[in-house]
Amino acid sequence: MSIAASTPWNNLTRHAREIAGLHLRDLIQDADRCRAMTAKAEGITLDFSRQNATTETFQLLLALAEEARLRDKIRAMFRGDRINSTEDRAVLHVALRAPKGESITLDGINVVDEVHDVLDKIRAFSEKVRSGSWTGATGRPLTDVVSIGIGGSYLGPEFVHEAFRTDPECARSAEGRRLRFLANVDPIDVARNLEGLNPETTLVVVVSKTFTTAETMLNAKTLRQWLVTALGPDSVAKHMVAVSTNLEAVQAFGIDPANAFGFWNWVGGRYSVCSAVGVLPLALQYGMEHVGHFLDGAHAIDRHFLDTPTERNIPAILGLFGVWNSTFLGRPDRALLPYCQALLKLAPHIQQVDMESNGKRVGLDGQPVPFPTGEVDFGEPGTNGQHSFYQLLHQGRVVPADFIGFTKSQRPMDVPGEPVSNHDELMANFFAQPDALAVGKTAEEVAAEGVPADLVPHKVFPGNRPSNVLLVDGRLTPDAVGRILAVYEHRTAVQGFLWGINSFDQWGVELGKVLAKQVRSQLARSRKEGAPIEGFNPSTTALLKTYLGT
Ligand SMILES: O=P(O)(O)OC[C@H]1O[C@H](O)[C@H](O)[C@@H](O)[C@@H]1O
Repeated sequence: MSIAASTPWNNLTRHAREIAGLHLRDLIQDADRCRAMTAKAEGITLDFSRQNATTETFQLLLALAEEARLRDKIRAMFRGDRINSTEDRAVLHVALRAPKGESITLDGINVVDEVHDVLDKIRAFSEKVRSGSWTGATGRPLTDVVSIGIGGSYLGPEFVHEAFRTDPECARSAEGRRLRFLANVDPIDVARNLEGLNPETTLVVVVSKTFTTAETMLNAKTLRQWLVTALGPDSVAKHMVAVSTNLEAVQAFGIDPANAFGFWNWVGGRYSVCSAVGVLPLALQYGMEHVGHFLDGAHAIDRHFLDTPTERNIPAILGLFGVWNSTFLGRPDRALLPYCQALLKLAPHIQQVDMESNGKRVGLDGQPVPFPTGEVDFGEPGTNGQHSFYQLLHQGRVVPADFIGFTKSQRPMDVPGEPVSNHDELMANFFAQPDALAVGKTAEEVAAEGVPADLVPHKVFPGNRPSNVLLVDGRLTPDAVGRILAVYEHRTAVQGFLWGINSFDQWGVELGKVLAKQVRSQLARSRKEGAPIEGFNPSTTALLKTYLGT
């Protein structure tokens, strides 16, 4: 039976109509409601009192979680059940950050031991590179790293790199080193990456779970050629290493298996940043100690997620209100608004985590789900977003938003004579925006300010726009990066569990790849043999003719 036919679901549908007339302007005045709609754990305060919801809504959502057997599904994931049923795989990214000595058994093997074997190998290798004892083909230390990968083999590592970059301790550890990411198959991305790099001092890390992704393979060949042209064919052994689950393909490419760092098919690409995918490039740049704190932070949220009852469980609450907003209130979008410049790549990363996971049309049973799943995630750091798309958030469509802020800055600054510190200035905006969205401004209030009657409607803010506020204790440390990552990974899983879909496959990206193959072989034949364009619809045929100039 679809969850949409259950009593808790129907109760929520009815309840959404019943409370449609309530306004956040009034709801947020209730101190008891505010207390009931705040959760604190692992240094994170989640205030969800600005949701279009009452405490009864929350209770009804908790009943939905019961109906969907949310706690059982979370336990099944942590246990290593093959919950990715369409690929017959376990979903065990939580094992990637489990401490040494813990045990998660899959097919008779303790995967935590395997994880730590790879972490130890990364520690040893990254220390050799960082200390200069591992040198390039001409005997020079390798100070620069280009990490080649796309999708899950890129977005998470770049997000964490950007988040670490301005942390004072991480910055000290990274002195004299550079880390870059080459993702797009666009040759412009190659050119940008290689700007100012010397092959003699560059290490290339090829990151690909499958080691078959077209973009990554072409970029890997492109950089192999760059190295070989400058340093000769033997340089590959010193200048190229790989991260993959497909170690045979790594070897076939010409990378020494001793310089390959493995992971496993129970790690989804978009959940792989805590595997060698993220750990290797990050350890090369910052050293293993900082990366260890990041893994510990993610693990702390894993424990919280597994052990805490739903009503106090931060990822679960975020997921429940995600479903409330998108499915019951019909709001298909969601903004991620970190008031922290170092989180500038949070939204692009969570975009993949969430949209690739939950953009599905059928349930686990293969039947079309009778409601839309997934949301359109986007975002920018505040305050930049305020001067860009917030206009629409305030007076256009209703877009549920998450505001993420910190009690301290990575880089505290004070300008003499200014009323507040630079971080307080940032945070003044952080606290103001959720209320502006929730409370709005009525026509009477606008008129009372002496605004001419014809301008009044233009200056009205309807308010009643929902948001979550996540306030993190302290500054954005590696540990906090890990906690934020895990909160959002698990939010996505919660929504998939509630909807009854498989959040861990991604068949929807395949069709485009197949069609690209057909275009690729047409381009090769037309360019090399002058072959006519065949087998495409009239529109694509005409476009290809224009492209080829034929
Ligand atoms: O790591 P790779 O095997 O190269 O895959 C890279 C990416 O490509 C695929 O198309 C998937 O949609 C992503 O989930 C994946 O992260």
